[in-house]
Amino acid sequence: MILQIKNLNINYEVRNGWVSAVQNVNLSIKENETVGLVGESGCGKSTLGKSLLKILPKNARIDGEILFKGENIAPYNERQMRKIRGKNISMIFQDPMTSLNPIMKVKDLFLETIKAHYPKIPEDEAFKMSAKILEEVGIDPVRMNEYSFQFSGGMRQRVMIALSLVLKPDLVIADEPTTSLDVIVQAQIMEVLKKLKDEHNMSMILITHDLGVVAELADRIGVMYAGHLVELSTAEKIYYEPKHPYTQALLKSIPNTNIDDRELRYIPGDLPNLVKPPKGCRFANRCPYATEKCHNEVPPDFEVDGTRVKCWLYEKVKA
Ligand SMILES: Nc1ncnc2c1ncn2[C@@H]1O[C@H](COP(=O)(O)OP(=O)(O)OP(=O)(O)O)[C@@H](O)[C@H]1O
Repeated sequence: MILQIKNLNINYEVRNGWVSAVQNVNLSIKENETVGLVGESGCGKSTLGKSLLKILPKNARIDGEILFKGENIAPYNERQMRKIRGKNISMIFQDPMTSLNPIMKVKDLFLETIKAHYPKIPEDEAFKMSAKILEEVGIDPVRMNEYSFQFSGGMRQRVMIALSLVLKPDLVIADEPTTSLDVIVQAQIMEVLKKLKDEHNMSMILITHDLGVVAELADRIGVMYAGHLVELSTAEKIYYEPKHPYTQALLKSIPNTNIDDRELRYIPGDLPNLVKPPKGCRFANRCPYATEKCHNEVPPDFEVDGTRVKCWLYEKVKA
């Protein structure tokens, strides 16, 4: 196992209390495995992703264990985390425009990243490493002399990917890597990620609100709702045998261009207030099958048919 997340709870302190952004999440990721984390905006996907690198804002409190290659990094301080970030675990952000320093040439961005971990590396060797990975993401290394603002959105995201992978991390967290791009460029970037993931033998957590985006890439998919990981299974099972009523609703909400099913495209109701989260299942107020028990008790994780599902409907179903 490259990563084991155990009983992870993340709360943000706000003026009127604490936002329960992630509650009791358990998730393991194997070597060379890609796990997609999906769910609508505000469900806690980014909070979970950022907690693995400890880049959460100051008002966040993390409880639980984050075992990276068996070692609990949850209590690590900033100095210890700096040794891991980029080299062992790295992150591809949503918007490369804000995450790539525009006043630095691309080659200096690489140099800075590489030198942070290998301060004595000769510059020509660092440039060789950078050129190789840039080629792999489809960018002519000559462009290292340019500034990131001189690149198109898709090309900038390729630079970002190359920068995240130059030190060959074991685990990459890609947080909505294609959201700001148009559909064609999105597909190209997903292709690049797919190719690199296989060639570099890395594990990946792919965070997205779009179930369609993870289809090609993810071995397993975790569905999040209001801070809970409500379903976890292989990509096939999530698509063809979704168990949790929220996953079912999410699948129906994927726009289908063949049929006019507009009424299926959204899930009625809102995410609950996470400062005062519901007592029971967090999806109960939007769930067509909710019973009194659902409103009153948080369901445990049930194992059904190789799928993990957090829903009382499966209480009596044999695994
Ligand atoms: N700095 C913060 N302070 C207080 N609450 C926060 C903070 N950041 C996020 N939250 C809250 O935590 C919850 C989870 O947010 P998070 O950004 O992780 O969700 P998400 O699924 O990644 O959504 P998005 O795709 O919109 O980023 C939300 O209720 C959000 O309002």
